[in-house]
Amino acid sequence: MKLQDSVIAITGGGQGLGRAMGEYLAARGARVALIDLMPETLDEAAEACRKAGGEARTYVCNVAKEEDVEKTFESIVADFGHLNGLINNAGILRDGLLVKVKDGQVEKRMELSQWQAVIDVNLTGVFLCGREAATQMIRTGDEGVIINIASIARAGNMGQSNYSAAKAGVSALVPVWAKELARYGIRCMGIAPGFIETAMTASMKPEALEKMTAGIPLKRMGKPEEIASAAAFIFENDYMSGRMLEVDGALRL
Ligand SMILES: NC(=O)C1=CN([C@@H]2O[C@H](COP(=O)(O)OP(=O)(O)OC[C@H]3O[C@@H](n4cnc5c(N)ncnc54)[C@H](O)[C@@H]3O)[C@@H](O)[C@H]2O)C=CC1
Ligand SMILES: CC(C)c1ccc(C(=O)O)c(O)c1O
Repeated sequence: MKLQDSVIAITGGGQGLGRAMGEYLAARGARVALIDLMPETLDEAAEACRKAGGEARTYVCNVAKEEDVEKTFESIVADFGHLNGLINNAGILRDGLLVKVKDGQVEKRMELSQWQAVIDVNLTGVFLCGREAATQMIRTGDEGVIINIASIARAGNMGQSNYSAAKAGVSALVPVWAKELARYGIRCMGIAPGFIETAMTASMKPEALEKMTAGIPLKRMGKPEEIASAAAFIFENDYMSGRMLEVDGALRL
């Protein structure tokens, strides 16, 4: 698929990796539909995409809400006339141990609400947006690509029962959708990033950062543009489907 003039929706497009992918793809001629909960960051991100050289529109939407998602994807197709790509990127963290022993007593540490919040956004949100994007791509007769952003934590990371389960889930959806949607000209791929430089990591103490990067074989965190270039590679390579790209500096948890 050529990026030039392709219409690509990006969830969580208001900041972080979503914004970086929007700017990268817009600079290469894509028309981006940025989806996020936060209207202020969405506006800034859209302006950055336009400065990078592409068209950008914004959609305030909670990806965990079916009605929001349906309306958003209908609006995207009404505004742009097509839909060629979706990056399922929106995600949240609510870390915690499963249980902990304190003063000889076992305590439940991960609340059901913590579990459910992450599953709702990181797994159900991906299902809802993937289903809606595929529906619109098939209706408009557009060939398309769906990319699910997972994480190295999909292999199982301590303190992340909720997050690891959701990321393993979105990774499992990749071959399912690749098989089911190939007949409609839709490919599906996943990207599993390792630690990537973000506003959150930029605010960490230097000692903590050093300790974290020491465990990464390439001895540094990834850059948001390195995830964006992986997404562009997937869009442009028409024989890639049903697989995960691991962009993690060779780290294994
Ligand atoms: N930053 C990192 O080192 C890594 C990030 N990832 C994944 O990459 C993705 C992006 O991560 P970051 O950019 O770091 O996160 P971030 O927190 O900077 O950005 C996430 C965006 O998603 C939006 N969002 C959250 N809940 C939403 C909802 N219900 N509906 C719509 N939008 C919602 C937020 O408003 C925010 O703009 C996530 O899926 C994350 O799990 C994976 C591995 C490493
Ligand atoms: C555990 C992995 C590498 C990780 C680290 C940090 C974030 C973040 O700040 O959002 C993630 O989403 C991760 O998956």
